[in-house]
Amino acid sequence: MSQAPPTTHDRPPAGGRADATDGVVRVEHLTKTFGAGAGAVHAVEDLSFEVRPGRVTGFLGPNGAGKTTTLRMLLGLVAPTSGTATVGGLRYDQLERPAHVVGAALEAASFHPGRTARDHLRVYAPQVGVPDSRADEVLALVGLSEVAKRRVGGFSLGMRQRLALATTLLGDPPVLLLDEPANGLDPEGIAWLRGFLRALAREGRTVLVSSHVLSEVEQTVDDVVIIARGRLVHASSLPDLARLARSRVSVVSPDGTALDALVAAQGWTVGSTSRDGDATAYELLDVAAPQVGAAAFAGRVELHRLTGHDVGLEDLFLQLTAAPGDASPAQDAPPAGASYGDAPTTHAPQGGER
Ligand SMILES: Nc1ncnc2c1ncn2[C@@H]1O[C@H](COP(=O)(O)OP(=O)(O)OP(=O)(O)O)[C@@H](O)[C@H]1O
Repeated sequence: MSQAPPTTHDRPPAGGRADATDGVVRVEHLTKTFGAGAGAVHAVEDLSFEVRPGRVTGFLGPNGAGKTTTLRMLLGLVAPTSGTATVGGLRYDQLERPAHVVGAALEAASFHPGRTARDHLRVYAPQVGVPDSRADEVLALVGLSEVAKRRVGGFSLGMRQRLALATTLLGDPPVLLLDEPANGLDPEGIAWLRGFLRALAREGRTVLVSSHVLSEVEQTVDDVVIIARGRLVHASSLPDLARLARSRVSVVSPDGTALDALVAAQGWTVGSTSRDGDATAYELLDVAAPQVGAAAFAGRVELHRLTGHDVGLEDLFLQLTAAPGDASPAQDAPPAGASYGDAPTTHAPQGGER
């Protein structure tokens, strides 16, 4: 991770605290097309979502989905083709003291290998408008105090990630935008990062963390914004997403009337039903195949098919982000955007620039 904002956009120190901001990150009809004509790349297309303070939000999508481009537009590093990306209602270039509003760490680390961790931060401190002593404060926050005087060239990837985080925190910003911060971390590093991000959110900060793997952030995030091919495919709280990943059973009986009675008597949740003459097929939710089989056997209901499916969160994520026509590893999962429960699913808007 390298830190984007302090280098090019900061104004001289002005004193006082951060710009007034409600900490809401808002992306509205954001579109970015690189190039033109046949070779144009539609990196982001008509993307809208909101990220709230006091929560960790996972910004998820497969490689090339448009996550980094979106973050770069939020940071004023890439100009949108159309639409807006704002923090607290302001574009990045409208922020008076951006490093006191948004801390960002993008892409792979790039530190001067000969500098110590403390010196690295002291180079940025004046640009952010904070005293040198802030360097030691942020090193302590990320647990690097003991290596403050060591050269960054000898740092492990995990230590570099911590140093990148420390840099984003120099200006004590209420909003953090972190691009794949868990990349390359070992399990211990991931556990540390998880606790750290959760603590930042508990302080009331807005924390947006991108990842191409849901499982990597599953235990960290409160909300998810999932994109694929530049478009929104789902935005909700994590529990609402998890509700879509329910266990399901497909069952078919040649005696539809008997199966109807059994389903009603058992009170199973019905996902869908289809009929073909006397035969009836049910898709049942939140029930396991052995349970259905046992009840059918006890009720003397003849079955011609009984199949159970456990749709895990990761399977659901792959299903939601699969390209149309892709063989999905979760073929029996609900189709992208389908709501088998009451989870609020945001559909990618159709149309837009192409
Ligand atoms: N400067 C650029 N010029 C041309 N195409 C670009 C540029 N930046 C990004 N792209 C393309 O835009 C698309 C989205 O890329 P982006 O890096 O935003 O995706 P991502 O979701 O961050 O992927 P990853 O997880 O691999 O980082 C990709 O097809 C990428 O090749």
